Amino acid sequence: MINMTNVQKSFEGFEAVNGVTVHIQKGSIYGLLGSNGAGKTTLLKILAGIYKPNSGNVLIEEEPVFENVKLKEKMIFLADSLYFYPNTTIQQAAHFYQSMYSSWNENRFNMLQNVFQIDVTKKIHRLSKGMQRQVAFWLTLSTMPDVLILDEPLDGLDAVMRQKVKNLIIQDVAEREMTIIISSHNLREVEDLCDNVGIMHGGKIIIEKDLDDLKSDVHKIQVAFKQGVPADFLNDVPILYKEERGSVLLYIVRGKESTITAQVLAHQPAIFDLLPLTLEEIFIYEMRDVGYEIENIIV
Ligand SMILES: Nc1ncnc2c1ncn2[C@@H]1O[C@H](COP(=O)(O)OP(=O)(O)OP(=O)(O)O)[C@@H](O)[C@H]1O
Repeated sequence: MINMTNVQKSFEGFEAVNGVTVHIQKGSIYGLLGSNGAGKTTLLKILAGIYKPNSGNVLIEEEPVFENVKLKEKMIFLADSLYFYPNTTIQQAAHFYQSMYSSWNENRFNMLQNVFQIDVTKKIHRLSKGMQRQVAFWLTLSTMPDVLILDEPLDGLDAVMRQKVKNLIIQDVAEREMTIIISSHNLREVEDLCDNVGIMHGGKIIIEKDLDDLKSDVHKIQVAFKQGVPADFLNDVPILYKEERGSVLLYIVRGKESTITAQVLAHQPAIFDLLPLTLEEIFIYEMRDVGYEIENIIV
């Protein structure tokens, strides 16, 4: 559904996005992760048709995005910092959205008032930061978008409201195959929501995978031997991290659980544990692999 091929974008000679290729299926939730300054917002703005890439193709349903008014009616980009016209009430903003988006659904707007429970005659810029974000989701979800692009979307929402908004967007994905691209530093949230993730660093996608595959591809092992570590131990397994804690060795390794287990057991260890990693741990080790690291991160 969404095909970005070899996309490149420079600002005054600086390559913010450097040859990115991403394919996203209709009805999926794609998590865009990455270090600060990796190029995530720039990539999302290119996808939303706000920035024109210097080179590469950005297609949604086979159509180019940039300056495509028809396509833009079906997608919404919710930026990390919101802007509303001063003195505009929720009701006035709703009328504005209604005039902009032919798919505006008034019934849904009225129904969502039960969720957000904010008086529609209130001026948006006088509301709290979190309430403004609620209004942004309220208006966005009432336009019934096919593609929802979210940049740090849940920041500022309280825990109950976060869950309500997550439920609403998951419902739209399940019921009408809305496609979501979400950039967030909250990896716990991404882990809950997304089915695919891409990790960006230095303007490039360094890893892109189905989340379940990614999680089943990286493991933490703890192992100890009675008579020292065998010379050829884990020679054939990509090691992302290694640390010695007394006689116990801790490894973060890439590969299938069955392959790793077989390799370790072949050396008859005295202690052996294989544990799954959280997305946050995977992120840290993958970033370390590309030279972006913190010390003593093993837990
Ligand atoms: N309009 C702009 N003009 C010049 N440089 C820019 C512009 N927008 C982004 N950049 C630069 O491009 C790089 C990528 O920025 P971007 O905002 O896309 O990163 P990000 O991955 O969203 O970062 P963060 O997680 O910190 O929000 C940064 O070095 C930034 O300074």
